[in-house]
Amino acid sequence: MTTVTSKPEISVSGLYVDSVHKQFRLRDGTEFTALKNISLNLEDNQIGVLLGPSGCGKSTLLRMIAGLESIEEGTIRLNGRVIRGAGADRAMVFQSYSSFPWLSVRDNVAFGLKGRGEALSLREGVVDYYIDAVKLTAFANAYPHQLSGGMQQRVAIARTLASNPELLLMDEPFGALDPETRWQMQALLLDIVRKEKTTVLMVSHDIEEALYLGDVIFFMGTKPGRVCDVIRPNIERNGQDRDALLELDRYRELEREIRAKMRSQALELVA
Ligand SMILES: Nc1ncnc2c1ncn2[C@@H]1O[C@H](COP(=O)(O)OP(=O)(O)OP(=O)(O)O)[C@@H](O)[C@H]1O
Repeated sequence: MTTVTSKPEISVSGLYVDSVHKQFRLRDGTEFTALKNISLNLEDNQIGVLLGPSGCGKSTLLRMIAGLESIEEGTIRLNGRVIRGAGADRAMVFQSYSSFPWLSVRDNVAFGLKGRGEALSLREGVVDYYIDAVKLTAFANAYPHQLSGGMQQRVAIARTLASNPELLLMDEPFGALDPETRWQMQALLLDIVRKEKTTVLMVSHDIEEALYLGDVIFFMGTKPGRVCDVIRPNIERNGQDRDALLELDRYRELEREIRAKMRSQALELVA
């Protein structure tokens, strides 16, 4: 593990968060510091995980990167450009399945492309490709209410990937799924992201998910929200059976370390 003592080097490609602070004004007029001096760098084609206890500011940071929350202090750059509000270069997948209920799977996935005015033939090819990637070809004409939670989340992932974002942001995308479906979805995401060479930043408070998916884990602490550690698991996942992966010494050692950090953060919260 690397204790964060200095800012990461600026790289032109990828995501670069530099000295970001976030304060909220509460109802009684007092200011609450949700994020303090956040600096991090996520390289292209990597999966980054924001991991930390409840309330440490994971979703707030993700929303700032998405442009859904204002940035008053600090700078966020994506591939060299300063982020100022929402943009087509970023797409977000939420925990709740955010498909359009009145559109079929096919039309949901096509939605992002229509907005960009792609030619029809090209659009159809892209839509079919992503429906296939999330293994929903047999359900292309079904409507969201006819699908399970996991399938609906696959629609949301296909729709965001089809819009070809430079950065895919995911806020606990599998949090509402049962463990078995969650594992399947994680494996599917890993597979798609490797093939598509997508850059992903996701929020999780699940250590196993972070270690399974993350090329880099930004471990966050509370009071105020900050990045405490940058962890690069360096676990060889290619072709690894999941259960075998969980038995690796490296995996178990990291899991133990992170669990201890989680516990000490939880103690600070109640102190
Ligand atoms: N609009 C807001 N106004 C005031 N406080 C807010 C606002 N949004 C978030 N907060 C506070 O900022 C802190 C960080 O919230 P955030 O949702 O980002 O945490 P989190 O790490 O994602 O938590 P969880 O894992 O429980 O979802 C919390 O204390 C929360 O109450």
